[in-house]
Amino acid sequence: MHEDDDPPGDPACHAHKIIGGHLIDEQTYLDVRQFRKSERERLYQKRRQQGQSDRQTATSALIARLREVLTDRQFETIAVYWPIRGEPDLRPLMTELYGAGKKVLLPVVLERKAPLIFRPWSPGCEMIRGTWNILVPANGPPQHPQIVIAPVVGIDKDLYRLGNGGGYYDRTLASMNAKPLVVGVGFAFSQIETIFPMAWDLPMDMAILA
Ligand SMILES: Nc1nc2c(c(=O)[nH]1)N(C=O)[C@@H](CNc1ccc(C(=O)N[C@@H](CCC(=O)O)C(=O)O)cc1)CN2
Ligand SMILES: Nc1ncnc2c1ncn2[C@@H]1O[C@H](COP(=O)(O)OP(=O)(O)OP(=O)(O)O)[C@@H](O)[C@H]1O
Repeated sequence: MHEDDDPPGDPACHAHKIIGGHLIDEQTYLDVRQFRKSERERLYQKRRQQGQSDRQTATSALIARLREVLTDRQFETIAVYWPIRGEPDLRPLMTELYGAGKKVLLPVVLERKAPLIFRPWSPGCEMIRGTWNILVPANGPPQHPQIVIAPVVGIDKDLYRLGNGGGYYDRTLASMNAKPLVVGVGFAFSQIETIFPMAWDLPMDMAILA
């Protein structure tokens, strides 16, 4: 047999990656990554174009809808997020939930490319800057959220989430035995047709857009 019959660079010899235990075709991976990157840029731009008063109106509507969804649900722990990059600011709701006796948690990147941990937050608690300069509670024991409110950059018709590109929520949910209820929140323009879901992507349970 001639070595030239199947040169190592031949496109027919499919290269693969293992992501979260899934075998992924390398070219598909690269194509999807490129698509998501440009889609994120487009959606960040939409956020920047959104006026202050539109954002406030939409955020109030989001909070009202979230309040409805959370009312009557049995839960003690809920993960929210500290807003960055024009994400809906749910801090008033966090304060409200805390006042109602819920344990409000915030995500913390302890280690790159690892699952997030969730630390308890309370109004005025000590916060420090973590990965991406995001403020996180300075200390407190990691806790398991029963509900996760996840900010979306984009969300598709099957409730797959396009986030900031770190893969953190997917990694975190994949690592949990008891799956929380995951509620994606964002602005109406975040609705997209598809994120081209890959084997590692986990759909959310519910979306609230305004
Ligand atoms: N408010 C808020 N907090 C949050 C999140 C969020 O989306 N919103 N996260 C939701 O997950 C986690 C942080 N997410 C992060 C996502 C990406 C990178 C990051 O380093 N991105 C690379 C690009 C990644 C790539 O393309 O490979 C970079 O900017 O260089 C860091 C943190 C936890 N806290
Ligand atoms: N369960 C997982 N295990 C290992 N790596 C993962 C997992 N999920 C995602 N990744 C890695 O993270 C990268 C980014 O994933 P993806 O595009 O889904 O990010 P995202 O959901 O937008 O980000 P984030 O959740 O941080 O906002 C993927 O290309 C993949 O390499």
